[in-house]
Amino acid sequence: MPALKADVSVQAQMVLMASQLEASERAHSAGSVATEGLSLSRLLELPVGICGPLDVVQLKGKGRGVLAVQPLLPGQLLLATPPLAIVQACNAASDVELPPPTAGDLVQLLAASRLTPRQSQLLAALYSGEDDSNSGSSDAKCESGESRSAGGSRGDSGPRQMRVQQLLQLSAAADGLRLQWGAGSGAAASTGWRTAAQLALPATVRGLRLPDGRVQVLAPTNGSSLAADGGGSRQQERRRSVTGAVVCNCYGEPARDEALEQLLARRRGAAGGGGGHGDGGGGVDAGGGFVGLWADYAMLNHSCCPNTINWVGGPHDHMAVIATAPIAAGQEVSVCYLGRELLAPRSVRTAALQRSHNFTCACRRCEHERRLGSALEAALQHVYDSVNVEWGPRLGALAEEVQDAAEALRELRRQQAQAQALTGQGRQGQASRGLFGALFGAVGGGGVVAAAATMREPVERARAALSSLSNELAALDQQVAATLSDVEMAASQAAAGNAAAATTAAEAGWWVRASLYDAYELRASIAEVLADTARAAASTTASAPGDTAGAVQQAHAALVVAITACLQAPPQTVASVATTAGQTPKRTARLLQSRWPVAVRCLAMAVGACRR
Ligand SMILES: C[S@@+](CC[C@H](N)C(=O)[O-])C[C@H]1O[C@@H](n2cnc3c(N)ncnc32)[C@H](O)[C@@H]1O
Repeated sequence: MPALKADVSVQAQMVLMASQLEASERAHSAGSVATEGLSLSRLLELPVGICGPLDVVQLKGKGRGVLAVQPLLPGQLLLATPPLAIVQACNAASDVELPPPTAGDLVQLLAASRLTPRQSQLLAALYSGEDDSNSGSSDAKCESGESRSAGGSRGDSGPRQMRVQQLLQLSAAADGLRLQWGAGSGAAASTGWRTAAQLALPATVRGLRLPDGRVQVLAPTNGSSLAADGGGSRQQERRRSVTGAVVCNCYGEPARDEALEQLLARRRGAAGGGGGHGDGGGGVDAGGGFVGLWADYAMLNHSCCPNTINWVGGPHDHMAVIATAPIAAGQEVSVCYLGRELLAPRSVRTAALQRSHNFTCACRRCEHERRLGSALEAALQHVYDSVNVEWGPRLGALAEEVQDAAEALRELRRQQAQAQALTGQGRQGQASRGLFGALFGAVGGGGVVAAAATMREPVERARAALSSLSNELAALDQQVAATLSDVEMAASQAAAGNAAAATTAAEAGWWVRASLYDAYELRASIAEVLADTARAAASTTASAPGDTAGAVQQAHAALVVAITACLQAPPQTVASVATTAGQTPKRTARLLQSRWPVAVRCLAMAVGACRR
């Protein structure tokens, strides 16, 4: 298959071809929108797509893949396209947090929607897991592009080839389009972004996953639905390939990235653009999960040391892909399919990719880790397992205990202040409102006694657990340091005298460090929990003028006043006070029952003593 070269005559031809494409859907495309000089956040507000100087080709052992046509710099935007189809979660009506939408929800949406010929064509052109030209093998040259297969090989005909052609046309240059961001310097600055092209996009098939699990079609179009598409076996066949395409190519997040949304909104604000998230488009509510298909993004293969990052944002749910490393012309542009497991050692990543996409990655990082040898691989795996299988759950339980203790300390602080006020009121109340005022003051004081007692236990437990954990953490630290130094030594021996191998080893070394990230994060969260508890403890002692012991003494004193008053009062008065206490508003009653059991017991004793 011929690769697109970015010379001017080809560009002009391609622009012409692109402009002829899909005239019926042009209204929705970027054709009439000038994007020159727009910032990324403004661009994302438009229902247009942008594709940088990229090329879709066949790669040995991977099926299709995307290559850079020109050198790219870190920070450059490579792709920003709205989805072909997306299902968002509708959690609004439910208090319960619902699971994020799944690939199955997306299949449901596509089956229930009426697709235009263009949408069907794009869907059919996605890899559906049925073509063995995509099966990964250890000889696949993942990031070099040098293993691009010759034209006419398996997988180069039919709808997939059509798709490649289409992408080539759509990725063609639109001269004069200059995007503000990632201008870079040198060759890329003078040529790179002038070749970015606006894409003629199909409208998005949009759905909402309702709390009861059904998928509601939000943006149906006027084509034919799967259900209407022929009878029995043909329909079944189409559904099977749609399911395959969704499973192999969908991208989802369990929650909307709120920080990103805020950042984009701030940038929009700074640029003078009005309109929050969701304006004029179907952007999902911040916080809601989603799953979707982005046809151009779906051409990108995976690498465990990807040279891009990607995210979904803006009112039209653009998928943005940005370079994170210099990418040479002809080098493969890669993304990561793994999420958090990108930080795991090779065995975990391999198993995850087999499970989700049924291929074995042979990227530089995987190869480097494989060459480290089984002993070092096992050491990395051991650190990963001890953090994720053993330490993580233990820390989770411990953090809850310690946080309970911190919460109890804060509550105690609040009650100390309240008790002081109530005790004062109680003393006055005895004079002005008689027994009720005195009892109320006593209850307040008794609360502090109770809170002090309930708080002491979790604090003590947490303290003991933390001291045993700190010994074990020291052991883990040693293990991490020893593993890293062994890995680095093995890498430098392997790379000795070979500059290219040394660069790969240095890069892979960073990833090995990254694969210990969970261990560092665990340390950091322990430190956070400790600091939080220390802050709560400090504010408690500092805030109580008479400290905890003083407050407890005051409470006792108030209780004695109350009991004495009860003993001296006529039985009817005591009975009416008890009734009044029982009729206090719900919140007070709850407090009396749950938080202040000591005070309630004292009150009962006092009332009982009066009755005798
Ligand atoms: C989203 S598609 C990527 C584009 C795909 N190669 C195509 O031809 O349409 C995902 C599929 O590509 C293949 N693939 C992706 N990354 C790969 C890699 N690093 N090595 C081998 N195969 C890969 C797998 O078959 C995977 O299921």
